[in-house]
Amino acid sequence: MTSTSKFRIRTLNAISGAGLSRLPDELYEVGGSVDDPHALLVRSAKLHDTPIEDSVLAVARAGAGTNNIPVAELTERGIPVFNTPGANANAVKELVLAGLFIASRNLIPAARFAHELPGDDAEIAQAVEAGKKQFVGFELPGRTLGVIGLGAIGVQVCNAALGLGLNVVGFDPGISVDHAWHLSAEVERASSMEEVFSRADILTVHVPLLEATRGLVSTQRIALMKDSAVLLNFARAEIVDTEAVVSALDAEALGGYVCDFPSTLVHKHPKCISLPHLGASTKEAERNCAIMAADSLRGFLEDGQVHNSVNFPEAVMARQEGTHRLVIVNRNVPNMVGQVSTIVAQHGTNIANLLNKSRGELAVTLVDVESELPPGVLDELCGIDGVLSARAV
Ligand SMILES: NC(=O)C1=CN([C@@H]2O[C@H](COP(=O)(O)OP(=O)(O)OC[C@H]3O[C@@H](n4cnc5c(N)ncnc54)[C@H](O)[C@@H]3O)[C@@H](O)[C@H]2O)C=CC1
Ligand SMILES: O=C(O)C(=O)COP(=O)(O)O
Repeated sequence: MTSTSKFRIRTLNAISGAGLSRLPDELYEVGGSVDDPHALLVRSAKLHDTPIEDSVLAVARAGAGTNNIPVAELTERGIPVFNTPGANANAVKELVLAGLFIASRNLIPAARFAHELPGDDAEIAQAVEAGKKQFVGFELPGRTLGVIGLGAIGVQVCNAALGLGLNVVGFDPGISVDHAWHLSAEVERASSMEEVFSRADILTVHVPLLEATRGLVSTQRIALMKDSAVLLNFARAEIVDTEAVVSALDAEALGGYVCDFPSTLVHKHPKCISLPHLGASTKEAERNCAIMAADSLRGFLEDGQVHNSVNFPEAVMARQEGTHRLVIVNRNVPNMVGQVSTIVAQHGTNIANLLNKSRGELAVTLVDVESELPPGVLDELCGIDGVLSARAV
């Protein structure tokens, strides 16, 4: 980028200033009304129905879930989507623990009762004694917490719950080595999802919203749960069949539902508590997510580096003084590197360093050359069948 042409980033949600300050004014124009953006930076803004301009090179989600982003369509267009793994996991874990206590001690109706007590202090004291028995709760030690999804959040919830004296049984057929490493050995790994549903006194879900997880908490699985069990959902509304939950609550076949997603079905139900999607709303998480997302965008826009992408391969190559970098996004088909190197060689320069990484149908090729190439070379590279984009950075 020259001093007159900056990278333009359009923000579609309020992004923590700590992250925005990673995008220096001399290189970046950032804001909600930026035209022809090179990148979009969002939290939960839904992008499915928003046209994404051809100028967009990358999309970053300052957060974990990318179900608000049309990832498949962007992959097809050769546009990377970044998220911020683990950056808000502690914030969500803390709210899940709050959810446990809210449910086990009936805290929301109890606080509402206390708040609405009429009369003077003596009358209030009397009403407290008369009324508090309706809020008798239960203690956590010795009870079983079931955790579906042992990723960044699930692992932290498991480990914290052990500290509260809960027995913890978890299920995740795809747990990563990194997360497994952090999971306490005291967490029992169930052999099936159904086992977790039937054993849990409290069940919490921490999976992404995918076609495979939509409605994961279904009528059939709720039927396996204890009548007194409490369900916690701080993942996504659509992972739970809310109508099935409400039916089970009404039939006294489920004890309670605490979630982070208000809806007409849950927000008036006496056995449901919903919070306004607060899982990641701490100063610390907002900061962590914004910094990671901004850094990923910088890395890709300025150097073609790919770090923390949900659809692109990890591609990180240090830059060497005096070299010029080409960033090529291509379909993962044979002989791409051969064709790219031939074009570069035809322009009489040597390749100083080259990285080619693939993931699924896509690949990223970073080529550092010893002398600057004429602009026309990018058109030649784009002309290779299977190349989706080529730029010099
Ligand atoms: N309420 C809020 O504000 C927040 C909600 N979230 C939600 O929580 C989700 C999880 O977040 P992280 O733990 O950071 O993600 P993560 O990617 O670290 O972990 C997700 C885990 O779910 C597992 N999984 C996927 N499908 C599964 C299945 N069918 N059964 C069992 N396990 C399955 C994966 O193997 C992975 O280990 C996010 O995708 C997002 O939807 C995340 C952050 C904040
Ligand atoms: O990180 C996630 O997946 C979240 O759900 C957080 O959403 P938010 O950034 O608070 O709108």
